[in-house]
Amino acid sequence: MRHVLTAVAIAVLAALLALSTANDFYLRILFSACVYFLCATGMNVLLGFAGQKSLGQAGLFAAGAYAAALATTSFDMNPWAALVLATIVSALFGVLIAAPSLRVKGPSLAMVTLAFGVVVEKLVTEASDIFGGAMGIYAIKPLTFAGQPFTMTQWVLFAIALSLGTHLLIRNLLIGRFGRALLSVQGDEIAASAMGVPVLSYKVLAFVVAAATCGLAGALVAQQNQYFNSDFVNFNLSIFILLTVLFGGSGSLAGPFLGSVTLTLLSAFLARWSFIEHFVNGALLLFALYVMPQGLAGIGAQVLRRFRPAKPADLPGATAAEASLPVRAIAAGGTDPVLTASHLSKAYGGVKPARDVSVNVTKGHIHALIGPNGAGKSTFINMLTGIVRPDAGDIVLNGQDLRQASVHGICRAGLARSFQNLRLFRDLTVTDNVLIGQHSRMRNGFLSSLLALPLARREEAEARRRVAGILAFLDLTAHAEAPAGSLPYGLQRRVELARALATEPEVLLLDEPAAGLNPQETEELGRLLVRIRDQGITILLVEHHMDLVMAISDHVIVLDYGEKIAEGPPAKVQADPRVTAAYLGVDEDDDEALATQAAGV
Ligand SMILES: Nc1ncnc2c1ncn2[C@@H]1O[C@H](COP(=O)(O)OP(=O)(O)OP(=O)(O)O)[C@@H](O)[C@H]1O
Repeated sequence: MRHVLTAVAIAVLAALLALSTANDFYLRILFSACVYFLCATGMNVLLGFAGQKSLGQAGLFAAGAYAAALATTSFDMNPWAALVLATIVSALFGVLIAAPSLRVKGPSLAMVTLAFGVVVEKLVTEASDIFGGAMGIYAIKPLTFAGQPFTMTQWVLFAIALSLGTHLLIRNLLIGRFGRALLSVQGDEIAASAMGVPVLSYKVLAFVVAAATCGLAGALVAQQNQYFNSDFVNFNLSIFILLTVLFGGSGSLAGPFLGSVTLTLLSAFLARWSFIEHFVNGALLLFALYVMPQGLAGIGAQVLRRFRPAKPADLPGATAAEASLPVRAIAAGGTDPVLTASHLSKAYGGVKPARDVSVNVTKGHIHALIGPNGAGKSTFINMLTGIVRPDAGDIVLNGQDLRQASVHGICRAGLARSFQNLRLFRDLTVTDNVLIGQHSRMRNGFLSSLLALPLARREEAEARRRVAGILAFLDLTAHAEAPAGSLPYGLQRRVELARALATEPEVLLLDEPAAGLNPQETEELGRLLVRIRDQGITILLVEHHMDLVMAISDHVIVLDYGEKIAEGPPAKVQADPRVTAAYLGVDEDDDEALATQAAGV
């Protein structure tokens, strides 16, 4: 609430400022700050939250501006309708520019978006029949109030209201399920999708939001100027928008405001020495990247922390939360075996980590998948969770065929996992990591989140309550607000377990959960896994710690060179000569050797 009040107070102050002056220069500065703020707000969603770099925002700005220009001049459209249309058109361009992001990342993506900007720039310059080229389009209809075109003061007031509205809507989106999902995409795409986040859709969404706000800003400029030409559309604009976000503080809700106000004022100040403006912007970009990667907002947060030390765990009800695991309704019914993998095969050239492997996972049991290094255990888990596609075979969970399902779809269906090498969202708090696990269990969609409807607020509160219960169950409450990456290794493993449990899995797949743990931590893990099993969650774990495997498993499956060589109760498997042979590399026929080694598996 404090954030909303602050935002409203700033907007009111800006409005009073606009009302108190008739000076066109000052009014234009205020208007420009709002225009850049709109661009930066969307760009912050894309860059700061989804982690996608775009150097083509000028193209989207142009899409909005030309859409409004052409709609009102060539098609005589109502200027208000044209503003809405321009936003929609640029959002559609956002889908277009998002397409490459589904295939390329990082610098390659930046290059592709840069190319988009260049293509638009060339198009509007060369196709002068449509876009007017350097001559531009005149007589664009401005917005009107009571039948009269906006005065400059009205333009500023409208831009302030639009900025405030956009900020509050996007904030609604970012502080909940959608914001966390976008951050998870930035953190680790594989982990995000394994936790039920549809990564590609979220990337497209981020591009669309950034494109819509940029196009809206472009349309505002075109309609306010009543003129727009190709000179507006250049690489410097794309860089300026990027700089606004980075300088203000990428990933911070206050960043776009701080960046747009500072840089608009600076650019107004430098206007009389226009030859150094680009040089200063370039220098600021380098400065922002190297010296203050968190931008002005980061510096502000540091200062605030100094005066107002962070409270310990301020998770709602964290201290009082009752230890509990959310278990999905289906767990009460369902089939037995709950998970069936039939005849799974996978080959990488000559290496065959899975050869016709079939496994039945019995409901409510702990299963261990063991085998020497390189036996194909991780590949098996990766095939079950859709990260690796099997060449042949079927995977069925509770009667549902998962072979063609997406990674996030498999998580939604009830298979959750941890990773052999930790894949936490290291910069996010423990609570946020675990809340991302709840993503696929929450029912609030885009609109209810954007508008902060009661459903979205209820779902958020419910998810937080569940997460508090999970953290208490795993004895993590004291670390709820710590960044996950700052915790000791053993605790990080437990956070990954908590995150997987938050997806409310039918079957929990754990890839070497005891790796890197000391003997005491391994023992604690064993007890914890039994408690989880006792809550009705089926477990399949890949493990090398034989003491742990033998102590807690109901059923052990042994792989060697991609083949299942044995399975059964732990004692039976332990005594199986083929297992000993696989582990010790001794000749299967050497009975004497096998007999002496069997007990030590
Ligand atoms: N993407 C890949 N491309 C080529 N070979 C692969 C790939 N993934 C796995 N392999 C090979 O498949 C075999 C099985 O690997 P996998 O990681 O599944 O074994 P593992 O039983 O989990 O081993 P460890 O216990 O050491 O983790 C190994 O020989 C590995 O090199």
